[in-house]
Amino acid sequence: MAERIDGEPVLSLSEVGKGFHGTTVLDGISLDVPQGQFVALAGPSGAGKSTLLRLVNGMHLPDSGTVRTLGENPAACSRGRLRALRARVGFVFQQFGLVGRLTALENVLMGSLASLRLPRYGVMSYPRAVRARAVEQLDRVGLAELRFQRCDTLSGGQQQRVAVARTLLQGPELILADEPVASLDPAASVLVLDTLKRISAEDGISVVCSLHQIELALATADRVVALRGGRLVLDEPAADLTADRLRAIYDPGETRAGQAEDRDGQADVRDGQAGACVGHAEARDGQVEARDG
Ligand SMILES: Nc1ncnc2c1ncn2[C@@H]1O[C@H](COP(=O)(O)OP(=O)(O)OP(=O)(O)O)[C@@H](O)[C@H]1O
Repeated sequence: MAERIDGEPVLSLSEVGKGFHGTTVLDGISLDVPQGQFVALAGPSGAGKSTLLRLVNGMHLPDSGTVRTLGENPAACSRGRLRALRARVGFVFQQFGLVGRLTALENVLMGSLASLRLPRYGVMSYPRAVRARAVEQLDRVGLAELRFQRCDTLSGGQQQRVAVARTLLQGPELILADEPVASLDPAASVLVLDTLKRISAEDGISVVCSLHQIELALATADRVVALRGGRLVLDEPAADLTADRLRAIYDPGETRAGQAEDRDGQADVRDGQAGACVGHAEARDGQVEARDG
């Protein structure tokens, strides 16, 4: 297992391109994420946000350019190494990915399965130390008291926090969150994002989180990266951005202007990005995501 060398970004994309069935979805994306940074990934529907997140943990492989995640190039990993890499990368989904008929604690315990290897049935089949850590993670997301409650009886916001606790039990060095609050009400959205942000700060875990809610992105993230039409069009500290500027990314008029710019060969905002190596990876598309839960 390759280790990240000191100071190396947790995540580094260099001139990454990806398409499906002849249609370009991501084009020339370069992005470095240092340890502990909370990055909001914004952009209109279809801009390529989910595709980018999937490239990071090797669910998709780039057609051009290089992805380095925690010091590894997913495209160059054997199956075993890719599995090991994915164990170091937590993934939080919009739809939680929990087993509804199981309790919160049982769902969190599933976050340890990659390291335990053997299948487990019921809470008591997990080692005592793992059970203690699972309760600890539930406590961190404010749900220790509900640990014996079935997940399908929890609110959406509570379920998403269970999903975060499950990811934490995995001991991730990087968390990818794909629209984690898209199906939650505003209050629950704030609570989930605040929880993720606090844990990112406490544990020094980088988070890359796709979000449509402009105000939430600005309030939560250290940095906002926006995609439009598969291009990286904005990359700035959240503190330097206004809601209006970010909202403009979603404006169809802006999209047309952006496309015109692109045709002129003028790359948009790509500050602070590394551009070292360019590699090539075979496509291994169509890989499903639920494995990482
Ligand atoms: N496995 C796939 N096969 C074919 N096309 C795909 C595949 N995955 C994504 N796409 C296409 O790539 C484009 C970008 O999709 P993606 O899900 O990355 O966008 P997004 O920015 O996350 O959108 P949303 O905000 O709606 O989730 C879309 O046109 C989508 O249909």
